[in-house]
Amino acid sequence: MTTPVQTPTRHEVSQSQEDSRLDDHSEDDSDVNRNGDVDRDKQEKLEDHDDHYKEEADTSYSLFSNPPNLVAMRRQLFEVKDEFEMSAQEFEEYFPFVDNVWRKYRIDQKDNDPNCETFCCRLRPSNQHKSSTPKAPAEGKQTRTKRKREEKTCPMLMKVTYVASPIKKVKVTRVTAPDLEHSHDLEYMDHNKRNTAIMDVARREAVRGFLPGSIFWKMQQEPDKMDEAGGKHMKISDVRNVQYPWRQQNPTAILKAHVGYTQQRTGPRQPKLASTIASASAPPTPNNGAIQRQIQSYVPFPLQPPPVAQLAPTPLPQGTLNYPEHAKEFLYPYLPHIPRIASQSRPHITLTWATSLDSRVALLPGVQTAISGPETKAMTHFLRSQHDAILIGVKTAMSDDPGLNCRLAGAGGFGGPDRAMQPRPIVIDPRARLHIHSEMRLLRAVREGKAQGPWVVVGPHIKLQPQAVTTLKAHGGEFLQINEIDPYYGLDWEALFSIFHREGIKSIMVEGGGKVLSDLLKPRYAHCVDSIIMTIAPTFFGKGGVEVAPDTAFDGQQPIQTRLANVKWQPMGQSDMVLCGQLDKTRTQPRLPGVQEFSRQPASTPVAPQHAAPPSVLPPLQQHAPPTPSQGPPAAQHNANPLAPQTQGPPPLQNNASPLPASNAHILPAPQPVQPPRPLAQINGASTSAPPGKSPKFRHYGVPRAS
Ligand SMILES: NC(=O)C1=CN([C@@H]2O[C@H](COP(=O)(O)OP(=O)(O)OC[C@H]3O[C@@H](n4cnc5c(N)ncnc54)[C@H](O)[C@@H]3O)[C@@H](O)[C@H]2O)C=CC1
Ligand SMILES: Nc1nc(O)c(N)c(N[C@@H]2O[C@H](COP(=O)(O)O)[C@@H](O)[C@H]2O)n1
Repeated sequence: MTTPVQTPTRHEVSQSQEDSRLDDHSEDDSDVNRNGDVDRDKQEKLEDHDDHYKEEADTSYSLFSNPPNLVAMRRQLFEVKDEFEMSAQEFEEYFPFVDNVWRKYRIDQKDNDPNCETFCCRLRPSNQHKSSTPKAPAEGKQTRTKRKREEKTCPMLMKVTYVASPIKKVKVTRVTAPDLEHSHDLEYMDHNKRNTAIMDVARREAVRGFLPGSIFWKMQQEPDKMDEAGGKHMKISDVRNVQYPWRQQNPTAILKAHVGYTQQRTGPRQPKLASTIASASAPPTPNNGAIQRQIQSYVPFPLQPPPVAQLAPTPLPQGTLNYPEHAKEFLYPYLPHIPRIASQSRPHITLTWATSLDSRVALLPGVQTAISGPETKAMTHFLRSQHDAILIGVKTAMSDDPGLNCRLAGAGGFGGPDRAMQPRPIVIDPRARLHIHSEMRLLRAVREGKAQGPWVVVGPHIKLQPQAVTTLKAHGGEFLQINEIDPYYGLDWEALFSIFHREGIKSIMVEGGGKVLSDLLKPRYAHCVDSIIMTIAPTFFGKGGVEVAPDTAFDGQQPIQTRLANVKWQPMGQSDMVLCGQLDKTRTQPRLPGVQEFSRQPASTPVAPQHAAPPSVLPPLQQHAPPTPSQGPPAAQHNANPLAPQTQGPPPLQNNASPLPASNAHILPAPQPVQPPRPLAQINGASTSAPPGKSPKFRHYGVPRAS
């Protein structure tokens, strides 16, 4: 029986995208006026309220142009229950949607009818002899590790006969017996292999320079169309693969995002650890680097540098750092943990910086200021090894010319294998002000094999210097053009983090500077932040310094504070204090609760803990008293006097002097005993040790208990 297929006219896709309007944004970068005063407010207004952020390219078009009755047609072409006819044009239109089911079946030359093509199910055991040597990968491609599929076989065959008539037609006939069915359903094939049509949808966007994550997200905006086209099981790695040849041919293209890309993922397609790891064998795209790092940070957690014996025998570069095992433990509760971040739809965010006592990160804008001592500097590099990316604002990049790599022994370029433990540097540069040149430390470190290529995030419609694009790309870096705009100010953090997450970055260490940190500490963004690890040095920089302080926010009439929970204080090195905490997302207090609640306590009642650690997340709080003024070192700025006497107080965590000589840099310092949890110090400086077994009398904010 022959059933003619009725196919209404195909929808037309409206694909329009405005060409980006390109503006020149050259400007004076100075933050200090002629009198040397810091005119920060004026400068902020100038740069953050520009209209060009608000221009967006139109990416509201549909990606799909599915032919009509696609679900029914796919089913019919899958089952081939009865013989049917369709125009040759229709067949050519629908067949790409089922070519993940059928492949051409070679038959003997003598039976070959030029008007007839036979197809067999892809699960039919091949009648061709298969070479036992695997095919060499195409030039420039990595060998792909194919997952072994569940063994299934299927005997189905179909025949397509071209019939010459006024309109060219095809007759589709089942070759196998009428009672023989596929041994599987259509979804099974969709799960195992993507059809050409759905891959073409991705390819069309890929060659327009969109980020793979953005393309995948945009496809998911029309889940019905995606599913009817057979794309239910599509993965972001499919999009990366389809873009790979184009990326090879267009090494300087700038990847961009669709408007709205930052919305939460729809559908059940959350990246799973297993699939992320599987996709690491895909061709090397910029995202793969992040995935490779992700695997590094997933598998051996807590991450241990390779044993000394495995390190390359060549001398380690000068400046190689060590951070001893015994000093890692107190940091673990604040670091990205595999099970937790694997199930999150956003990256783990750690804010980490070094500050003066007056909350300044630099003596003046544009002046790089060493605050951390050698031990806390080594800690920073250990933290870098634990994150997929390090993020800074463009002014930090401009003033510090940082390396933003991990210089611990065992990291790539420091005795370890290729770029191991090296995070991806990310610079937030909405107006592309950073001068990209091959001598900048970020790029020199890449050339020396000591860093990953940096990503520079620019706003929409920014004119990029072709030379900058070429140079960055040549170093494995990328410009990422992001559309999402925070109505108050500039690029939207939540949106950015969501984009990074989908590009494979599962943890980010935000290092600064003042503006970036202050911004993320605002109540409206603090929920994005997981941990804070800050180094406090006993020094004052004054009001002209670069400040970290969020704007005061109000809940109605009441000012609100951004408070930390699960806090630990750890003295380290000669005079630094490390403060670790987690953003307390459950509380916004109008007043300092410690002071208020203490004043309500009866004289003999110990102050109740402010923040009990959630039992499943953290070990019990461990608090360390800072050295008392009588015992501690002089409050000198770090490195001002390297010969200053050691503290007489409780020994803080010490690392070996740094930088280590190249010859012995890879030898870890002998572990020193970690200080046991100590009771707390009184604010007046007189140390009060609680007797063993008794709970401490005061909380860490140091309010003395009334006697
Ligand atoms: N002590 C420490 O640990 C650190 C100190 N620093 C110091 O901080 C200083 C630089 O800090 P700042 O001047 O505050 O600049 P910054 O490094 O925070 O960069 C600010 C710039 O980044 C861009 N930006 C950041 N967030 C944005 C958003 N949401 N939307 C749009 N644009 C955004 C803007 O162009 C803005 O002008 C340097 O002197 C550096 O040495 C930097 C990092 C760490
Ligand atoms: N931990 C820490 N302590 C200080 O005293 C600092 N000044 C900084 N600055 C940050 O580190 C970056 C420099 O990194 P490289 O050593 O060049 O890799 C600088 O740009 C700041 O982000 N950090």
